[in-house]
Amino acid sequence: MITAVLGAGAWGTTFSQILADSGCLVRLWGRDEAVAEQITTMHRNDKYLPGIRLANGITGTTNAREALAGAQIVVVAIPSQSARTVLEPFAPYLADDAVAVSLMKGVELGTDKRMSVVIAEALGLPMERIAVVSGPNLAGEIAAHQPTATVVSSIDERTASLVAEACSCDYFRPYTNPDVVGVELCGAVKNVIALAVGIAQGQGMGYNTTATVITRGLVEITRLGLALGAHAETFAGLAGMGDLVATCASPSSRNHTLGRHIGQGKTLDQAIAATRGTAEAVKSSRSVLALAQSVGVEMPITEAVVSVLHEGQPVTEMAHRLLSRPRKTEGL
Ligand SMILES: NC(=O)c1ccc[n+]([C@@H]2O[C@H](COP(=O)([O-])OP(=O)(O)OC[C@H]3O[C@@H](n4cnc5c(N)ncnc54)[C@H](O)[C@@H]3O)[C@@H](O)[C@H]2O)c1
Ligand SMILES: O=P(O)(O)OC[C@H](O)CO
Repeated sequence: MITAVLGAGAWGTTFSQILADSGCLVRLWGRDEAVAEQITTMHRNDKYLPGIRLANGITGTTNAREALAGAQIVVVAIPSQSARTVLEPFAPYLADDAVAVSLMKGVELGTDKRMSVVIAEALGLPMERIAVVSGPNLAGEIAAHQPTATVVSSIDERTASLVAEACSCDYFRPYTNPDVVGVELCGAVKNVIALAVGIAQGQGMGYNTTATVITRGLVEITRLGLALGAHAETFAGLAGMGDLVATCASPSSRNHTLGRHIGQGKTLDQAIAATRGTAEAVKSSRSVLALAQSVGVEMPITEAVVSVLHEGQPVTEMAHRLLSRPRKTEGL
């Protein structure tokens, strides 16, 4: 099967490797000519995936028409806030039967829309031809062929099955799930929670604090998801608890890393500069909070992250802010 991956960063390149190892031909589109040429001629992407030899079935390109020609699956791995602008010019080149797949874990600022909705609008596709892939999927570990599972979600079972078959190999196991809203929200909000865990750890706090933030973070994700129509079971699954644990535990998570820098006293600009790659929660924390407020859902950890990153609240006040709230019963 011919596939296209848009975005030649860490995850786009790693997912291309998964597709190639699952038997697909892959055209990997990026905006950087040198990266595309290195992918095609040397089978490497030193900028985003140093030390990894890429499969011969992956070709790099900077040409949109060339990337999409005959591609039955078009995968999008661009930072969420750029997705709409980057994707719109691709629409005329999409094959008639193509399906699009979001690998992105964010919520669009300004519209508060999930990435599957942004893709549908930008490419002019019905939701039946959109899937989302999300789970405990740190690119570096998968590029090293460490086994992991994921969730492929679409409202159309045929789309989910097509995508799951295309990305199924001996180190990557996809499960399908029709709950697109839940799967996508889990991916976007866990980044905010991982950033909060990073802040706590950067301040020298230990496992009790980490476990508290993860557990109450899962409550926030679940509360928002249920208010927006997600299924309760999704939150205990790979896209929910699975990805939350991976991202909060791993020092290689960019969201976690950025939070640690903030906890250690860096400014936001210094923390962004010290973190390699895209930390989606920097911007999505604000859109997630706006989305929660639009449906009347309380998200105190997310609120505290927004307040520290974007409203000038000293990071040293974060714990007091969260613990001084009125006591309540534990449930949702
Ligand atoms: N890295 C991971 O482990 C991982 C895993 C799962 C999901 N994701 C998600 O995948 C998405 C992409 O993450 P990543 O890790 O590949 O990011 P990255 O920072 O490694 O790479 C981003 C890529 O997008 C490109 N890009 C940025 N702005 C662009 C623009 N305006 N036009 C064209 N290209 C642009 C960059 O050049 C780069 O190639 C994010 O939403 C992230 O949350 C990442
Ligand atoms: O590096 P992060 O923080 O973007 O996390 C990567 C993946 O989303 C983990 O599943």
